[in-house]
Amino acid sequence: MTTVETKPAQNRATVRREAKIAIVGSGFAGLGMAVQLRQRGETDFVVLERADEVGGTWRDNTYPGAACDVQSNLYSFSFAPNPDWPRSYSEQPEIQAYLENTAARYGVYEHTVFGADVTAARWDDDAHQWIVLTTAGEFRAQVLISAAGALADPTYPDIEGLRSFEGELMHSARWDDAVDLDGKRVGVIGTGASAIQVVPAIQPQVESIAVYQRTAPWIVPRSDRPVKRSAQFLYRHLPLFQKAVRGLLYVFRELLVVGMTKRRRLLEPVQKVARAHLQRQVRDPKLRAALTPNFTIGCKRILISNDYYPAVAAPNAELVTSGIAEVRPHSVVTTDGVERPTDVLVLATGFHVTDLPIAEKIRGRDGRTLAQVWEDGMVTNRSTTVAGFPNMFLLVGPNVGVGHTSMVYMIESQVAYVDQALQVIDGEGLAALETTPEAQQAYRELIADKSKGTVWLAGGCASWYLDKHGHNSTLWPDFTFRFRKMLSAFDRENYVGVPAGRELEVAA
Ligand SMILES: Cc1cc2nc3c(=O)[nH]c(=O)nc-3n(C[C@H](O)[C@H](O)[C@H](O)COP(=O)(O)OP(=O)(O)OC[C@H]3O[C@@H](n4cnc5c(N)ncnc54)[C@H](O)[C@@H]3O)c2cc1C
Repeated sequence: MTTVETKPAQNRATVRREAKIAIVGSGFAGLGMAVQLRQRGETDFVVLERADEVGGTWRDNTYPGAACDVQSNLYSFSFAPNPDWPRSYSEQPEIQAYLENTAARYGVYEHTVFGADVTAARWDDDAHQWIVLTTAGEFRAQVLISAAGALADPTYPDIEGLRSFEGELMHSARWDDAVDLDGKRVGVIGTGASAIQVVPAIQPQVESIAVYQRTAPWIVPRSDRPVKRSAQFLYRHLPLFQKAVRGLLYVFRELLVVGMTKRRRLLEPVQKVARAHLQRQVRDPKLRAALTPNFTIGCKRILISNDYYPAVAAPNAELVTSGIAEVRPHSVVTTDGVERPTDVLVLATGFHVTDLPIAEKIRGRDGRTLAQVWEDGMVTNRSTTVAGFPNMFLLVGPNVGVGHTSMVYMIESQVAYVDQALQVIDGEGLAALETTPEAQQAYRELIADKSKGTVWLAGGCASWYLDKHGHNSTLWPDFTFRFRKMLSAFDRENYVGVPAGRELEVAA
């Protein structure tokens, strides 16, 4: 049996190249899954991570100002509360440290192979195994769990001349600390969640900053503050207190769902708060008008910031609303003919969300990739399994996204579901377990039904929540507790199991 060494010296170990379970990715989802397996006593698994550290989103997004926009007490694992969060909304370094700490504490490092970029995964129907090709060699596993992230691969805009730019060019999710911004003329393309964090963080340092805006986002105040020592003391000594705070935050954030999915008029007070925030922070009526969104709040992700508007209104900043016509070696030219000399260009242009790169790499029973199967839209059973892809599970797959509350809640719901499925495979001695097309169709209808009338479809915006057909294939369109409830008991009736030594008989 061949083996491969895991990396960090403190947990050096050897991982078998043939394991029962292969997990792709070590962000919140991959880590959560690995910890669940360890806690159940399952150690026959490997985590394949293309980078050289765990953390996913929080390892990769190191741009100045990067922080979570859901309070840390909620945006953390339920099994690993952290009494030491320094602020209510922690910054990237603290979240990354928390994830590394969790990986070390729960023994995940010794299962993780870094530098293992999964380039292809193919189901071998004879051996009932996944053959996983990576840049660190081949792995085989009975079960493949993809935790490759929905916001893991940056998108680069298709702008004429972008490649000819001779200044410093970087995506916000691939920040280069070596780039000196002092006294530079900077352009930031995009005004989404990352842009509104990075713009105020760098604006005081640069000579000038041009923010290229296609659509203005709705922004509400951010109630961020340092966590008092007394609160940290209570969290440390009374874990139930921290749990109660977490519960309250959860309930408060869930209430937003009512407005987004059922009673859009309930979003009006939120929109009023956002409008008042803009009015308070931006005096210039022309700039204010340019910063006012033209869609209902909630249609796109609601952003939180206290310093974005002041940064854009600063004397060295300019909000550019004309489209970008082309990028030249040392400037950006807009459709109104204005050319702005630029030393550094920051692309805060988001991620491949509805066209997940991992979907192009995983091939099912009939040799087609997930991307090919999903040509007409991403379909799954309960956001987690796909007909034709035996023993494969997707964490943070289609319709798991939540714009208003913590993704970790959704991840933990899915992890518990997948773990039940794994126990069914073991308990029934199955070689393979595969969901049915009927279950998938029923789930598709459920999502379509729940999405009807939601602000994401009816709010008058074009958001990355919707796929190229205009379908909601990213967000869970209901209360998150209903998602958890749906996944709390494994729906064995929606699966076909193949006893070891037999062929799978499933309708195509
Ligand atoms: C800047 C930013 C801020 C955010 N803030 C919040 C927030 O406040 N609250 C919230 O709920 N959510 C937030 N999110 C969403 C966030 O992505 C999720 O909360 C969560 O971190 C996702 O975890 P994940 O494990 O699913 O994916 P990721 O964290 O993206 O991890 C995926 C991992 O898979 C690896 N990988 C991908 N492809 C391969 C491959 N082919 N082979 C091997 N490894 C691979 C990646 O390297 C990565 O380590 C934010 C996202 C961003 C980008």
